[in-house]
Order: sequence, then C-alpha cells, then structure tokens
Amino acid sequence: MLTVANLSKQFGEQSVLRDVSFSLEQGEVLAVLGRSGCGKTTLLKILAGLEMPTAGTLLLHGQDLRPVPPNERQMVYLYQEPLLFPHLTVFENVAFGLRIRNVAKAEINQQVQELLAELDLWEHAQKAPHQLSGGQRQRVSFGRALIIRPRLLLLDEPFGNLDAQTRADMQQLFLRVSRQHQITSLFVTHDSREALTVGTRFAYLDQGQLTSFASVGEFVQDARTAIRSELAFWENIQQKLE
Ligand SMILES: Nc1ncnc2c1ncn2[C@@H]1O[C@H](COP(=O)(O)OP(=O)(O)OP(=O)(O)O)[C@@H](O)[C@H]1O
Repeated sequence: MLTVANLSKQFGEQSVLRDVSFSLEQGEVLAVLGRSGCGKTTLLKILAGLEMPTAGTLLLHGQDLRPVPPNERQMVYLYQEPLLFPHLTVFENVAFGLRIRNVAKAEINQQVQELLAELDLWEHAQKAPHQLSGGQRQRVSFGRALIIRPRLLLLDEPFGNLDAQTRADMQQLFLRVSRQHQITSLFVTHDSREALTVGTRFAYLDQGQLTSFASVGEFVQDARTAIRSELAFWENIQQKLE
C-alpha cells in the first residue's frame, strides 16, 4: 500500500534522512522508535507533503506522492498538541471534516454520534475544547482524523504530553479503533513500551537511518532499542523482592 524507497533528506550540509526504505500494508501500524533529533518528524513531514525529499520515491497505492499537495494526500498528521477549533463544540470539531465535504446532515449526525460513542466522548459532545482534559482533547483530535477515513495516519509522539495512565488508556483506545477501522499508521515514539504496545511492525531510526525488523523478537533483541536492558533492570528488581 505504502512504499518508501531510498528516501533521503538534506538540510544544507546536514543529512537528516539517509536511504530510508520500508513498505506498509493496509491496517498495519509501523512503530518507529527513535531518540530526539533522529529525523522522525522530518520523515512524517515528507509523507504528509510538508517537506520535499532530496531523493527517493514515495508510492501510495502505486501513485507517486511527490507531486500531490498535502491537502490531497488523504493523510492526517497528529501531533502531541491536539489541534482543535477553540470556538466549536466537540461534536462540531469532529463533524468538521464531513461538513466541508458537503456530506448530508443526517449522515454527519449518525457518523459523529457513533464515533464519539466509540471514543467515549458522547457525554462531552456539547463542550468546548477548553472544558476538556488533555486526554479528552487528544481523543477529539483522533476523532477528527478518523471521521475522514484517512489513507494513512501519521502520529508524532501523540500521547507524549499525557500522564502515564492516560497514555496507557490512549494506547489501548488507539489499538482498538485502528484495528476496527483497519487504519494504516506510522507511529513515531521514543518510548519502547509504547512502540511494543501499538506496533504490528517495528523499526528503529538512528541519525536518519531506518532499520526495519522482520519480527517483534528481532526488535526486542536489537541492543539499540534498549528493551533487553530494561527487561534486565526489572528482572533484577524482581530478584531483590524474592
Ligand atoms: N527546516 C529545517 N531546516 C534545517 N534543519 C532542520 C529542519 N528541520 C529539521 N532539521 C534538523 O534535522 C534534524 C532532525 O530533525 P527532526 O525534527 O526530524 O527530529 P526528531 O527526530 O523529530 O526530533 P524530536 O524528537 O526532538 O522532535 C535536526 O538536527 C534538526 O535540527
């Protein structure tokens, strides 16, 4: 469905992405783990059409994406800070993408109602964004993205500003909803636990070079992901408790 081949990006002398290649099938979630400054945001921006690659090919359903403007790519880019219209209710924020596409009113009401129920937001439908918690705002932002059935969802540390419990709840919600709607996503995070929770495929990005793993086992075994050292840490604690 999505094929990225030999993608490179230079900012002046600096090589931010080097020969990045991967492919994704419908409904897969590629979890990209990487430390700050590794080039994650640049990769997502290139996919969204907000930056142009220096070299390489990008194909979505066989179509070359490079000449396609961002608003025609049918992708949604979700950041840490949910982007909501402050003057619109939760209902209207989610409905927005359908209203501008001139979908019939009854159809909009039904779809928004169903999605808000799915996202556990129905009781907040008439509130304004400033009356919501951070996790609720992020759920509205997720609803705005899902309602237009994006071909690709790009998530850039979307739960990074949330407390640990809300973050864990959001990961479960993301899993449930993306499975149900067969959403294809690229989910970048610096948290290995989050990557393991949300991913169906796994990659590691380091200084602009992407390593894709054939299995979750290979991802866990690669020393750069630091998952083995975390497991060792917890085993050590466990031994102390015994
Ligand atoms: N428009 C730009 N012009 C010049 N350099 C840039 C530009 N955008 C990004 N960079 C550089 O590219 C590198 C990667 O940036 P990027 O934003 O992709 O990192 P990141 O992996 O998302 O990091 P973080 O997790 O800290 O946001 C950085 O060294 C950054 O300074």
